[in-house]
Amino acid sequence: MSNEQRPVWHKRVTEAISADELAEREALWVPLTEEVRELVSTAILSEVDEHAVALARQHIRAAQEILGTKVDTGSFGMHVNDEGLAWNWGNAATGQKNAVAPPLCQVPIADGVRYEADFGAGYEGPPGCLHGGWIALILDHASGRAAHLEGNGPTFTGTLTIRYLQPTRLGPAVAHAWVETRTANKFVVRCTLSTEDGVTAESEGVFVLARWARKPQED
Ligand SMILES: CCCCCCCC(=O)SCCNC(=O)CCNC(=O)[C@H](O)C(C)(C)COP(=O)(O)OP(=O)(O)OC[C@H]1O[C@@H](n2cnc3c(N)ncnc32)[C@H](O)[C@@H]1OP(=O)(O)O
Repeated sequence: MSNEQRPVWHKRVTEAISADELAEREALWVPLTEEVRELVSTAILSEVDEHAVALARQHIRAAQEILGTKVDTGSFGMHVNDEGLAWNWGNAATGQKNAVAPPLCQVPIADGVRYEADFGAGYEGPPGCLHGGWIALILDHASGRAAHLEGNGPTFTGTLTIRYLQPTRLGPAVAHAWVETRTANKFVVRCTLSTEDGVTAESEGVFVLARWARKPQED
């Protein structure tokens, strides 16, 4: 894919960094992401008094000032090195630097893609249950990932149809996505989300390898 083909919104940053250095950088930032995510959950559930809230806000502002002394602008985008590594750590579903992203953990399986997560207070919709918007994001991302692996390129959600079968209780959940059928540039992907109650939501989606990302012979 050439830069000329890439749309203007596709932020891409090339970095001179080795795989080992990247792993070190990941080990530096992931704990911060986890702590910020924990902070969100604690803030929701905390019942401390006004003095403790004021003190916590001071510390949070101080942390923000420290992190803000050197920042990029806009979004994280897609970073790449010349060894073919690519990392999009701002991604809203799985970005290593994105505490807003749910704590999805990809588990290798032979048939498609599996993500596991333990959803806490920050993901609540109906009382005690996972918000339907988060369910859509998880189904969308797992399906997109399954298409991406099979298509070996960036597949975009064209259409996603979801059936919410029963409330998804907060706690451990598993998403499983697999490609049902495919043509050269189009993938029909099915996905389920399950908890200890069984399958709580299922989806069928059409994922398309975008025209601008195809090799000439694939168009
Ligand atoms: C590893 C990371 C996983 C990430 C997963 C996350 C997925 C996301 O959230 S992506 C963000 C949400 N989606 C978007 O923003 C997509 C916006 N739409 C687009 O960019 C384009 O319309 C796009 C890419 C879907 C299709 O455009 P284009 O590449 O021009 O497709 P085009 O060549 O016309 O069509 C190719 C095939 O797809 C079909 N198709 C096109 N659009 C759609 C659609 N919306 N729904 C269903 N089928 C479609 C066409 O009918 C055609 O089928 P066939 O080959 O059988 O004739």
